[in-house]
Amino acid sequence: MKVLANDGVSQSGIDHLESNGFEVITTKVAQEQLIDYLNKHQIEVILVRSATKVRKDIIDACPSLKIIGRGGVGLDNIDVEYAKEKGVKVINTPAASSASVAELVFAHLLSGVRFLQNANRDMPLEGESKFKDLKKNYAKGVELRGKTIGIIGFGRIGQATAKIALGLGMKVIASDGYVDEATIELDFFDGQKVDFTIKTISKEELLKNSDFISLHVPSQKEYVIGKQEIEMMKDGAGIINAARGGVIDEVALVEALDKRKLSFAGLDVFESEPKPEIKILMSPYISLTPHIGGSTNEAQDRIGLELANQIIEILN
Ligand SMILES: O=C(O)[C@H](O)COP(=O)(O)O
Repeated sequence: MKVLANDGVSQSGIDHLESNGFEVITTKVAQEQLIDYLNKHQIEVILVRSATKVRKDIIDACPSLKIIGRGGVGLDNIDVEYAKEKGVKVINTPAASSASVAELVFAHLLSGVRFLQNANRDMPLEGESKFKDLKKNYAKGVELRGKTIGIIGFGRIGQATAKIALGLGMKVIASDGYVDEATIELDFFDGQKVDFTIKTISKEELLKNSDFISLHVPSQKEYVIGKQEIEMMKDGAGIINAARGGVIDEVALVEALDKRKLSFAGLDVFESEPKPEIKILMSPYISLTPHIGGSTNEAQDRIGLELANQIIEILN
């Protein structure tokens, strides 16, 4: 059986599939050539991340396709319902990358409160006075400890974010249309465990009371954070989006940053992905990464193995 991993897959996943008799092809096929390639090579399983789109046209035109595997969480690049109607199984790995995404949230958060995104770039080669100026420019950092983080979307990644926040001594509040409460288990190096139960509150209450906000919601039609929501936020708050581009209104965000209503933003995803708008790229108040929340060796290893296990189970 042939598997095309069009956006790549970990070696652990390849090894597991191959040792179970699958042929794994890791050639990157351009979107517009996919139908021809899948048919020519009689591919039964296509594995993708967020780059390759598997829409109706591919599902209709490729009768050999039995499984569409998404290495990661978001299924917005796949016509899931249509695939199901046509008897094509869609699988993903909803838990494998939670810790990695949550850690990236804190990379952005720490960058925001200590100005790393600019300080790195501004470090002078020499000149004592330039160092002094820089020290002054970046002198007003703030600690995360004791501050309140508001987590919008309290599923797996939101809860993984809460876990790190609690470890740092932050207060955690959360809102979610579907989750009433969640128990976060903190495990310590000596085997001790402490449970924290967090009850969700309304989005409005969260917006008003958070020093920092982190978004963990799927892609949706309306902005989760628009002009109105930004108005409700505390003056000087920071915001992180490692969820999906389009959940924050970027025009309203840049305006709020320029007016210093908000102090910083950390964005791993953009409305105009893969390329952020120029106003986002140029803002000194935004820390940027190119959609790499799930891109750690550990997460990708787990993803590859989990996909391989699911494929083997379904097709055997
Ligand atoms: O939905 C996801 O899992 C993340 O957005 C990761 O996307 P990626 O696999 O393209 O990095």
